[in-house]
Amino acid sequence: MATSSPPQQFTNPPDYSFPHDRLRVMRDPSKIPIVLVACGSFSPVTYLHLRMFEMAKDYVRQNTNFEIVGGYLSPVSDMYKKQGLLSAHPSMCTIAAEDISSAWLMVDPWEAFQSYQRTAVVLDHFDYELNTVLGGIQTEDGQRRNVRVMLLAGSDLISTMGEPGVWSHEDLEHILGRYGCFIIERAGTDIDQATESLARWRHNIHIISQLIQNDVSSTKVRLFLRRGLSVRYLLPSRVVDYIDENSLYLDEATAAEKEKEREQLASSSRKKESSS
Ligand SMILES: Nc1ncnc2c1ncn2[C@@H]1O[C@H](COP(=O)(O)OP(=O)(O)OP(=O)(O)O)[C@@H](O)[C@H]1O
Ligand SMILES: NC(=O)c1ccc[n+]([C@@H]2O[C@H](COP(=O)(O)O)[C@@H](O)[C@H]2O)c1
Repeated sequence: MATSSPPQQFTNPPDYSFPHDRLRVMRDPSKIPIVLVACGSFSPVTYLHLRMFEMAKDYVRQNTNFEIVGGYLSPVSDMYKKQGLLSAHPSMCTIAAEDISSAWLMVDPWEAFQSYQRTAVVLDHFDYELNTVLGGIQTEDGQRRNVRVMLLAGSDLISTMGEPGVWSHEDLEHILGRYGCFIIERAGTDIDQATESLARWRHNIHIISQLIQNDVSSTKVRLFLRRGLSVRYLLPSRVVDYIDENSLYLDEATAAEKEKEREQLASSSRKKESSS
């Protein structure tokens, strides 16, 4: 279980305040309160990014002794050099969270508005804000309890944890050993293969099957936008409007982006062929 003491001092971006208005009061004192944190580019944020939280909610209720008291999207910093991406993702994520009027989903801009921060450090930041600064979450009898931070990610992200040089062993120990994670199955990634090298943290890794297969990705949305195709109903309406109004994602793709699109489209058609 995560403790409340952070391993380092955190520097906040100017005018930053930690969003906590949608943190819920804990209802069942016999459970372990948790907060879910999804890290990513969210460029742009899709309904599947938001669905991850709902899938986790159902899984948690049916299979665990946890109680979710909040969820956060943490958009990565612009300094995370990923080809073809845009700045200002936090505003799109905030628009998305408002549009779906979720009672428990929030967007934390801490990561976005500063230099790149590793995911282990991002989880420490949440642990620090929730448990040290806020003093934990509120229970129905007016007490405060420490809350456990857990990573929420798709299986494609988790599969990178087995790739050499992407994550340090210390960070994996920190993320999976100390905090733990929920993994949403994603088309194109073999979940057994993705978690093979993470077996020592199996007790802290919860795998959530996608009962309705859906391989919407930000890469495909960007491709559609560049080709002038509609993306409505793949993203919250107000995010679609924001993209239209600001003429986003219309630039020609870089070579790396084109390669990624090609891979994703090939993987989707392989999947379609194997299921027919
Ligand atoms: N369709 C999906 N199913 C399951 N997980 C998803 C899905 N789309 C995104 N995710 C997860 O959401 C998190 C944030 O992802 P990210 O912002 O990289 O989105 P993405 O759609 O994978 O973007 P890109 O196509 O630009 O790589 C990651 O953990 C990713 O695995
Ligand atoms: N070592 C690390 O902490 C590490 C490595 C790879 C990706 N990530 C994070 O995963 C998220 C998604 O990254 P990609 O979009 O590259 O899959 C980002 O928030 C990124 O910061 C963290």
